[in-house]
Amino acid sequence: MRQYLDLCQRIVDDGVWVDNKRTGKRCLTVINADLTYDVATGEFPLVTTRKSFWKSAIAELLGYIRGYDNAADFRKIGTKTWDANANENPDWLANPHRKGTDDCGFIYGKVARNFPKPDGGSVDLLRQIVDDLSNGIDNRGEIFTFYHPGVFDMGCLRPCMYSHHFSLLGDTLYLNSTQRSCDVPLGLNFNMVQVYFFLAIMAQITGKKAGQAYHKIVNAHIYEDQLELMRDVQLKREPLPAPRLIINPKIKTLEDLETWVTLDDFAVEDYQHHDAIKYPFSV
Ligand SMILES: Nc1nc(=O)c2c([nH]1)NC[C@@H]1CN(c3ccc(C(=O)N[C@@H](CCC(=O)O)C(=O)O)cc3)CN21
Ligand SMILES: O=c1ccn([C@H]2C[C@H](O)[C@@H](COP(=O)(O)O)O2)c(=O)[nH]1
Repeated sequence: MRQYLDLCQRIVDDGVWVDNKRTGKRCLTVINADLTYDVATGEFPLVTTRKSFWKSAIAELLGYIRGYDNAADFRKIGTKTWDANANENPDWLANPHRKGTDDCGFIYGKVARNFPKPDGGSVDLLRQIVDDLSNGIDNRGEIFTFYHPGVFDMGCLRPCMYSHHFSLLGDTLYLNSTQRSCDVPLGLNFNMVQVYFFLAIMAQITGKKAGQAYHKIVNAHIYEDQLELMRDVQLKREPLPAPRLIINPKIKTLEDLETWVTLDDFAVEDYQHHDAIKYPFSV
């Protein structure tokens, strides 16, 4: 939690104003931040200086694991986070690749679970990684990547957290996640939960111990209409002790995640937090 608040404070103190064309807003921006989550000791990086909607974050990652490309599917598993990008971005609404209401096109898991090959066909990156890790193999390239510039014009948004690289040392699993662009008041609340959760659940389904997750952020920003709430409200609050994430131990395979798992299979224990803050969202 401290590392999150330190990054917020650093943006407020040292950030540089950058114009953003798509949203028409300015962002106070810093370049490069490195966050670490100790999944081994179970210190869940949930923001406590406001209420964080962690279930939405897990639902979003579950949707990426399943390869979803439709905001209605994301809503069904418990998150509305793709509604605005699927249905309110004028460029995407005018894009001939959009298949209709709620279509997100080629985003995240839709790309990575069907990664197109130049000679036709596709590769399921996650299936390969789960199989390797389950067999104790780390080929030094166990990379679940959503980044495919060839399909950027066929989706409503380029991936932000675009790469998850898993590594094994003995029977301990590590994760390095990379994010190119980060809305620190809104998106990062979710992204920290997702990086922690991804390592915890991958360790569980591959039969490994979870180690540390390392989260690299390149462009970290606060939109101009979020700054006052961050500087004058959230940063004035004292952080509270970290809660714990509980995952149903019956989840044992990738197929379990793809088929029967719901948000009822996850719980957060001892979540103490300050009041919710409603930050403006930019499409
Ligand atoms: N500008 C922007 N920021 C983002 O963080 C973001 C995007 N766009 N587009 C794609 C996804 C969608 N994400 C989102 C979308 C909405 C919330 C949001 O409204 N969060 C509220 C309420 C959450 C809830 O009720 O479930 C929050 O207070 O955290 C957060 C992340 C993260 N990503
Ligand atoms: O997981 C996510 C997804 C998105 N974001 C934020 C980062 C930016 O503010 C926007 C995306 O805009 P780009 O112009 O494509 O960079 O969404 C996030 O923080 N986390």
